[in-house]
Amino acid sequence: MCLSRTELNQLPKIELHCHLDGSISMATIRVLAEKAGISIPEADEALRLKITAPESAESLLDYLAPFDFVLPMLQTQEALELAAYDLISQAKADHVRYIEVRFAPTLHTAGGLSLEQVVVAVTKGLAKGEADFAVKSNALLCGMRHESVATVMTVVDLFSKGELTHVAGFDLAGGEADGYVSGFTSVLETVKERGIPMTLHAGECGCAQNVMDAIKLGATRIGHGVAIKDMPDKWAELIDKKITLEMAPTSNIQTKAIDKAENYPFKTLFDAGVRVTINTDNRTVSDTTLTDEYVKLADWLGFDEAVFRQVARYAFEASFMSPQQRADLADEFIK
Ligand SMILES: O=c1[nH]cnc2c1ncn2[C@@H]1O[C@H](CO)[C@@H](O)[C@H]1O
Ligand SMILES: [Zn+2]
Repeated sequence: MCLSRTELNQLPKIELHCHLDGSISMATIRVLAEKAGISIPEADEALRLKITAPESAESLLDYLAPFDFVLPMLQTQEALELAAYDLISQAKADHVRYIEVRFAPTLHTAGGLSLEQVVVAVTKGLAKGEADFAVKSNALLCGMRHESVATVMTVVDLFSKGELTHVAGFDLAGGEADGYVSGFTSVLETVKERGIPMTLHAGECGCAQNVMDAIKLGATRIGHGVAIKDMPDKWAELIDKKITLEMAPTSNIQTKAIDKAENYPFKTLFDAGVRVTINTDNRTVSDTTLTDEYVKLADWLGFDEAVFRQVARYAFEASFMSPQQRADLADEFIK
């Protein structure tokens, strides 16, 4: 029997892939714009057009356009803390019990903040959110794929700063070129040597080889990874290595990583035994919630509760939680 929206909403969830800058509610964007002295459209409908992916998006790059609108509002510690807190309140509404919030520290230094100050502000907002909403979280730090290796290394070096807490893993984000991973070999080798957990965006541009390259250089999780549908001969390797795919149905269709719902490879991969998880990617840019993503998959694929519980277990196992966080949540996700 199909689960209702309410039942899907109530299921305990873990979200591994959610961008801070793509997930700020409209109400908070208004507050941040006011604080930054940036004028934005008064009508919600007009503002929505600026902060959501264009319906005409033909590619990942088109999808990323709204980030340019919101980033100027995220250049102070106060703004970053408010944004992180706002995101945790949204996670609460989805019955998310643990979330990994990712962002690129280098995109928040235009107002003079240091990379450390950026991270401190976000994790402060996450901690306040946990205190008020009982949603646990960690931050993931992204290097941007258009940045130089030296710049991305400055992000990797943040993991060695003892004073930062709740910083759980490293990612590479932004526009994706075929074969991009090899350009970051030296950085990724350092990430691996230092024992920093790694999830990399790969396979959003129809380039399945990027997924395999990312795994080879140490990623245990892949952001999206949907292009791997085209390489069924590699699925056994993913299963064997317990690689987890962070899939995001709405985003994957908006970026044209997948052409239409009927071709969404979630069920095929799940049935084959690949560890797939459900994520929003960007709540605001994709105009979605994690409950919406669950509803979509239930509608498209007829999944029952057992499937959603298994998927949440995969997310629990692949998460970059601390031992304490893992112990606190084990009963809810490992039955
Ligand atoms: O689906 C995605 N693929 C690749 N990059 C993305 C995606 N969503 C957001 N970002 C990029 O990650 C940065 C840090 O959060 C955002 O500014 C955006 O440029
Ligand atoms: Zn993403």
